[in-house]
Amino acid sequence: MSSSPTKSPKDAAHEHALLLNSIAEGANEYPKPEHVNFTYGTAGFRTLATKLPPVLFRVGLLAVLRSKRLEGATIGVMVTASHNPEPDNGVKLVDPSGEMLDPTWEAHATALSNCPTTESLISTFTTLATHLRVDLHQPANIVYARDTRPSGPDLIKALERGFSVFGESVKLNDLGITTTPILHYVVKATNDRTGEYGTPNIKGYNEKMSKAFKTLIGNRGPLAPLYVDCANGVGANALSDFTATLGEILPVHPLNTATTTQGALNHQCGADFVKTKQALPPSIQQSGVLAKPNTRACSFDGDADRIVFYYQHETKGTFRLLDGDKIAVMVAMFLGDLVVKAKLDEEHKLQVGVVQTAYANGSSTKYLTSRNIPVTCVPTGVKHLHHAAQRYDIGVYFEANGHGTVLFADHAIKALKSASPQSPDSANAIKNLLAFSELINQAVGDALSDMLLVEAVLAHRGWGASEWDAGYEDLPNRLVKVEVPDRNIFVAVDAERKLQYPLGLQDKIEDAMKKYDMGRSFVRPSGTEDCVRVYAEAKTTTEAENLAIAVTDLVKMASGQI
Ligand SMILES: CC(=O)N[C@H]1[C@@H](OP(=O)(O)O)O[C@H](CO)[C@@H](O)[C@@H]1O
Ligand SMILES: [Mg+2]
Repeated sequence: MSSSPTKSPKDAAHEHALLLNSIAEGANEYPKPEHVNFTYGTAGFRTLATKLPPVLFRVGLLAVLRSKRLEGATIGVMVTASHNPEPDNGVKLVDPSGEMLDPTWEAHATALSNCPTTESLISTFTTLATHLRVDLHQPANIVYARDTRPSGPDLIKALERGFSVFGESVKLNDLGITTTPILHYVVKATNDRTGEYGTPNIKGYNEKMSKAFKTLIGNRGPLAPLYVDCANGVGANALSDFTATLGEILPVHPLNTATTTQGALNHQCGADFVKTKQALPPSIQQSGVLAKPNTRACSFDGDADRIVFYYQHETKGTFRLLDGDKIAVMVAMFLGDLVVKAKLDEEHKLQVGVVQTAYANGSSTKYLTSRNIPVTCVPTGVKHLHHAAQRYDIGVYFEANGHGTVLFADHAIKALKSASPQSPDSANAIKNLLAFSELINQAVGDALSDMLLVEAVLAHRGWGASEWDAGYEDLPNRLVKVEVPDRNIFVAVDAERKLQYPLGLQDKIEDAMKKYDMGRSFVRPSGTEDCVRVYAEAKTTTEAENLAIAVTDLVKMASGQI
């Protein structure tokens, strides 16, 4: 820690003692419960909300440390447990670029949260500040928000208590109740000194997207009606604010908007429900709104950073899912076509690539590679996808569950802005590519922005849901959650497509795969829940199910359960 040049060493020491004293007072109000071990995982801290107040207090301290370390750059804090049940909650930090917290700081978050006593918290805080070379005299800037969970206000209070120990050196921007992607947007826009990314508030977010969407739709609107399941969460508020800005071009019908009804959040609705059950939310089934052929609906998750689409088969009336893979494929193909039409000169040629995880349906990967679209497979977790997508000129990334976005590299934007179009067609393609780069959230997956992205592509293609769906047929698949005594004995490698440990298990999984036509299966320990996940796909539903059962048995055997 270096001290400010204007202060005498004695004053600085006194100030430091006051700070530690203030931390101690706060820590005493939020003691860590015994026998609980907190981990900052893929999605930050996430568990039963009642356990979280001491974690929020400590996250408050860490957010300020991170901002001070980065000379006052704005850090984001989001209080949400996304698609989890309503009694859960969580918290995650957002770095100045709008991306997830730098992974090296995840361990610091875990360390602070697990300090058992006030004394150990003070000592860990001091060690961190010293080792990380944080100048505590620097200012700090924090933007924070929460989803609609009833536990939110108490957790925000604990978080603010953490901020308050630093007194007036911390400037706060409380966004109140909003979506995770809006928080990421505001962080990114606040730190963008050029002001080009957008105005750093919710209104700025709505205006930016609305302008880009209007440019893309042109005189193609009004579009066909779209039913939006808001999971009874914060997406309902964001959607109603946005549609007020957008006007008539997209007739949106919000469903499951009961944000204040106890127990309603994510219950029998939302993106995770639809993806895992591969079925309509019962409320939508009963309402009959999808009975009219080709009517599209989509579901957000609880903090509106995931989206999946669906419709009912025209003649059979069966449920058809258009998940993250279907979105990635359609968007990558469309942007690829626009790049060709843009006819940029040789040195500015742009490549569109796709990033997936092992959970991507095998048919989607095959479809893309057979059309010469490069595909990268990375481990589960948005940060892995995001970083891999940054390596393409235009990187499309989606998890199968509907979390994803499209990243435009700075040099790609520059090339598009400085291109001299060879024809009205190429000028139009360039204009549209730039409008897509404005429409799509460049910080993180965003249900609202992705919804508009899909609608804009469908409008340009002149497609309905069934034309979109026609590209490829998903292989039937199963995802099984297996509870095991110790998931740490399972170690996955090769972008989680293979198991290195327990020794010998991978060979057995591969033997099982060989028994089924187009069989593919893999096993990995979950990063967010205490379980192991088994994924299986094969040519028919029965084969996929049988492969999943066989591999589940192998997992149980390897962990001594059968
Ligand atoms: C199969 C699956 O959907 N896994 C999810 C889930 O991770 P697990 O590590 O599988 O628990 O939660 C992550 C965070 O939300 C999300 O990124 C990921 O896609
Ligand atoms: Mg989410």
